[in-house]
Amino acid sequence: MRVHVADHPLITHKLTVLRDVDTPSPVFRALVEELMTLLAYEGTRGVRVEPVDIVTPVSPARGVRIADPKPLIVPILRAGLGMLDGMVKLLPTAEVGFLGMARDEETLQPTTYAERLPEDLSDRQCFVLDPMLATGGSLTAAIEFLFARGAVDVTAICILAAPEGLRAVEQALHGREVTVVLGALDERLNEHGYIVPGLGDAGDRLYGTV
Ligand SMILES: O=P(O)(O)OC[C@H]1O[C@H](OP(=O)(O)OP(=O)(O)O)[C@H](O)[C@@H]1O
Ligand SMILES: O=c1cc[nH]c(=O)[nH]1
Ligand SMILES: [Mg+2]
Repeated sequence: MRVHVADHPLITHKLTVLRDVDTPSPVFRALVEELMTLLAYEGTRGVRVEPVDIVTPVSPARGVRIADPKPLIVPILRAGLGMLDGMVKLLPTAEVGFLGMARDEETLQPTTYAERLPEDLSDRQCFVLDPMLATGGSLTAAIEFLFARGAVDVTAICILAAPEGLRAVEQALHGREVTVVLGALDERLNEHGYIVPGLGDAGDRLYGTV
């Protein structure tokens, strides 16, 4: 598993406001989208491109364009939905699939309650979006879902992760290659499975408690 922690003062600045308990929901949403554009830049370093010939006003030139089949972006509902617009801004031709997952707050086990993904992912570059990688259960389940559909090229983009969760995802992968891009790697999990210092419940802060 390749792990890349984005190291940029703008990301750290925006993360600091995001973490603040006094940051209201509208500001929180806007910050998640802004952070996502910065993390998408890091996360798409390996995006597949193909050569293309164009003509500038001065001369012919060779460039690149995003290769077919287009990348697939997979936000994990709910909280991952807050990251989608920021990602689509950088990859406007990408397709979007959805995975709905909820973690039981007692057992910390995830259940999948919704899925809308292509049947065959064997030739698709997949970008999974979830702001929080806590115990790693949800991300592991999401990656397993994509692997079961044939995916071999998976990048996960998370705003925060706990070291315990990263280790758990890596163990569950059994050597299969996945890239994880993070805004920050936090200290630990607390006894309730929350990331410390973290930012609280990302879904609730984005959309309110349901
Ligand atoms: O690493 P884990 O221990 O599995 O925890 C992380 C998961 O918890 C949160 O979702 P939640 O289940 O709260 O759903 P929500 O997005 O609807 O709030 C978060 O968005 C991740 O999906
Ligand atoms: O800290 C955490 C852990 C899981 N889910 C969240 O939204 N926050
Ligand atoms: Mg939640």
